Amino acid sequence: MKFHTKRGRRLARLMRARASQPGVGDEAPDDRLLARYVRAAANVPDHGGLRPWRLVTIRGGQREALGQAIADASGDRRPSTKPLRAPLLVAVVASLRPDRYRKAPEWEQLAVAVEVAHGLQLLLAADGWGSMWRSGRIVETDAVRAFHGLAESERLLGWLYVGSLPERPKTAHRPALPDTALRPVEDVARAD
Ligand SMILES: Cc1cc2nc3c(=O)[nH]c(=O)nc-3n(C[C@H](O)[C@H](O)[C@H](O)COP(=O)(O)O)c2cc1C
Repeated sequence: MKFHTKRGRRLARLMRARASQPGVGDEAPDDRLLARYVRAAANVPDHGGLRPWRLVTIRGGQREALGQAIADASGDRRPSTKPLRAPLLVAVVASLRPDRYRKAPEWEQLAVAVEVAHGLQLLLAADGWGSMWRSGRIVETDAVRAFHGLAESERLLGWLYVGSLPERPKTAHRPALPDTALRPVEDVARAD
């Protein structure tokens, strides 16, 4: 069966072409353009409309300050140079609402923040930027949490490292999906 529309086919092509770019160049979308991307990426399924997320941009010398926070958290004497790998880091924060867990449990709220980050990465890729989502245990440390001004109920889910596409961008390579990825329920339901 064919796609219904050309638009659908085009979107599928864009989605399939997305690839994380471990190395990016020195340019990055400015605040205005980024805000436009975020307005689009923010249109996600969100149980209860809680918007349980926020994004924090880190540019220029603030990346060095983050490197210092990472060093403080790791007990290193020198600042981490990892944040310098891209001109723009977009920290993804889940602003969880424990008071709403009865309606939208924690995992649903985390899912919303992840949807936004994924949409943003897709849009960045579609508009010709490179990005890569990076995280690690460091996101749970006091120094790094404080750097992003996290409240107690918030969780840092890592950073999108954003910059211009490298000369030779990484292309999407994904093994074919296994048969189990999409099956009719009558093939999977257990009798018990
Ligand atoms: C929440 C999250 C955190 C990640 N953290 C890291 C990381 O710290 N280091 C890393 O090399 N890849 C990390 N990845 C994986 C990369 O972002 C990327 O998906 C991976 O390199 C595969 O490339 P692809 O997206 O082109 O398939 C993370 C992915 C997610 C979703």
